[in-house]
Amino acid sequence: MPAITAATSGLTKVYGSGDTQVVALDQVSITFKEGEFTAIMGPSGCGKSTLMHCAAGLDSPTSGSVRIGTTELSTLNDRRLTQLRRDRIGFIFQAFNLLPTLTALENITLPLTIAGRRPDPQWLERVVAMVGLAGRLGHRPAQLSGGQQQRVAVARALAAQPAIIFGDEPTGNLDSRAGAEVLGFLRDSVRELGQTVVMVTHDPVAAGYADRVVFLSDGQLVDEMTRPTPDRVLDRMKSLDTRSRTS
Ligand SMILES: Nc1ncnc2c1ncn2[C@@H]1O[C@H](COP(=O)(O)OP(=O)(O)OP(=O)(O)O)[C@@H](O)[C@H]1O
Repeated sequence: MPAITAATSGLTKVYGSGDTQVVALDQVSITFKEGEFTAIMGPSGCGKSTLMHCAAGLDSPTSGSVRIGTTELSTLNDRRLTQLRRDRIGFIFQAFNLLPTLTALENITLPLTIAGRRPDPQWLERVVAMVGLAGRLGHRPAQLSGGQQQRVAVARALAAQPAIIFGDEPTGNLDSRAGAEVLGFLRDSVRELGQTVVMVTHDPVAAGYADRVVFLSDGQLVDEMTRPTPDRVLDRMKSLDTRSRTS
């Protein structure tokens, strides 16, 4: 049985109060297993980003629990939480978030540099080769295409050998070819490196790269699909859209 890399239990997030109160997540319990690629999908506003942010320790739940490995996040003070995010979690966002003055290689190793850690040269070489950046490590972000910049962000997320990588619409700013490449690299990182990946996406094609898709609707986990195909994901999304419009 693969180990559980991250899990939420009864995770609830309420924004605001009184008339403006929004229940963004309502008792969400989910596990992410080691070496598994999960896509989170659901209609706009259903709570996907909130789930990712709470699971990754970027936002705190109103109630319920989140753990990464065996660490319960609510037991950590801010400093330890920052440390845990830095050491155990990789992030990939829709905006590439690279530092313009640094080269590709410096961007990739920046989180390690900040943590005062030396990159493992063999691992770094493997990651750089996997995302096909070996010839471009000296380039600055402005000299790279959007797809190449996102590959730098993928390599940066992988560089510290994190327990888990969270992606929030990682292909949202890319054309379909560059998006397919980045998704292929995420897939490879799961298959070849045993990485655990969780990705929020709107795109059934992107979700088709995952091992499983979990569906949220109105802040609740409503369905799950293993070995997804874009067609099956699209069908399920259509029924969720109808459901949320008629509820
Ligand atoms: N900081 C906030 N303050 C108040 N409400 C918020 C806040 N962040 C999110 N919400 C609300 O919580 C709900 C869930 O938002 P969330 O961004 O998680 O949804 P999503 O599924 O990621 O949406 P999308 O697909 O449109 O990006 C929405 O109703 C949103 O308006």
